[in-house]
Amino acid sequence: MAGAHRIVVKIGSSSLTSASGRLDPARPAALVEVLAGLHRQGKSVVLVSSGAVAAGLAPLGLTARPTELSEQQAAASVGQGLLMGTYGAEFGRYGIQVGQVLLTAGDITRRDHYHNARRTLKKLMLLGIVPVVNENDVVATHEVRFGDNDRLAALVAELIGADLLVLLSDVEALYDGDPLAPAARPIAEVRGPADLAGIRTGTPGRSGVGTGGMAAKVQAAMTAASAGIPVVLAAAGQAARALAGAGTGTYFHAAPQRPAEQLFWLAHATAPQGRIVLDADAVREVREHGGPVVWSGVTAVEGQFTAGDPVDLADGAGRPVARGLARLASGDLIRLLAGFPVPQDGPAALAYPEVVGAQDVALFAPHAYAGTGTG
Ligand SMILES: Nc1ncnc2c1ncn2[C@@H]1O[C@H](COP(=O)(O)OP(=O)(O)O)[C@@H](O)[C@H]1O
Ligand SMILES: N[C@@H](CCC(=O)OP(=O)(O)O)C(=O)O
Repeated sequence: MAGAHRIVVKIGSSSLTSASGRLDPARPAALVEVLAGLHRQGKSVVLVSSGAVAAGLAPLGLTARPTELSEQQAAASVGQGLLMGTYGAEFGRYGIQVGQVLLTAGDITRRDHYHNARRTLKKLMLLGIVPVVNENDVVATHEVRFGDNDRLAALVAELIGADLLVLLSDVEALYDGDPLAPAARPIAEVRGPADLAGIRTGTPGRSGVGTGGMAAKVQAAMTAASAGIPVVLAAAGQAARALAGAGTGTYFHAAPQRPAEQLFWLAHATAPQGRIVLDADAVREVREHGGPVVWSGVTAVEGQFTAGDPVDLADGAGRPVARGLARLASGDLIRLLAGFPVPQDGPAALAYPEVVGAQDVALFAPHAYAGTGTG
């Protein structure tokens, strides 16, 4: 860990707020002191910070995180500015500039935008500026959003080729159950999905301002680890120790090999536009050889997608096995399956038996983690 050079640090709302749920300026200040130390050592740091909604509560006269979307957006609009003001001032004390990077889900799920975001982040790092990333909550809706900043942090870590992801929260580590239960035990290391068997992860903690909960953190940690990036999950107050590799928190070992970037993006960053259901032989072909999927192995087509869209490849029970890029639009595929003749002037791909090419298939891990809501 001490040898990591490109580091993504994510801090949750619960670690930036006081007991009343309001932004507590002392907390970002403490984190910035640690990150400035890394910057001084010549390391590149990207900060993914939640807290926009929490920071907007007091100015809007709210006492708790609003449930209505437009109110959340209004709070985020006010709070994000305050948050950046705080980070700008705190990093400024160490002579470090910050750059605000607000991302929407489409900036990651669309391939061209993905490259665009990468270019900007890399340029900022090259200039010695610390990018401060958050979801663009002002325009994010329930349907179109990352879901939580833990996932966003894992995607950003892959995007910039990080060699360490640190997830900071208000809890010291991943526990095998509700951390407040007397019998709960911290987990020091996770080497793979088997180490997560039986672990119970609940929804957000008692702060009332977090959104994803521990399940989101574990999912994000496994996503980053599968991309070859080690992850430390620790308490925000232990950030310095966690970054120094002092053995605090939970360490998620990275997969030995980084998957091809395009396949990681496909599996973790895209949103499926539909589903292609496969027969048993086709499922085996995908699982054992990674495809291709030929149209004779397709039993059903669900949703509406166009050629080039990401789709889930499912088995007969509807379980997603992999994600792939469809070569045909759903309408053309349905016509092909119904035995209609291939139109002479139709897309060239119609004459081709592959529905998804082998180079466009990203397999899902059988089980990411055994998280179940405990509240
Ligand atoms: N198995 C578990 N191990 C650790 N924390 C857990 C677990 N299950 C639920 N939690 C809760 O998850 C909370 C952290 O999630 P959240 O409130 O979303 O934090 P953040 O704002 O940092 O993203 C902790 O405060 C803890 O109460
Ligand atoms: N983007 C939102 C936070 C979303 C989120 O994931 O929050 P958290 O669970 O505290 O990391 C905000 O800035 O308020």
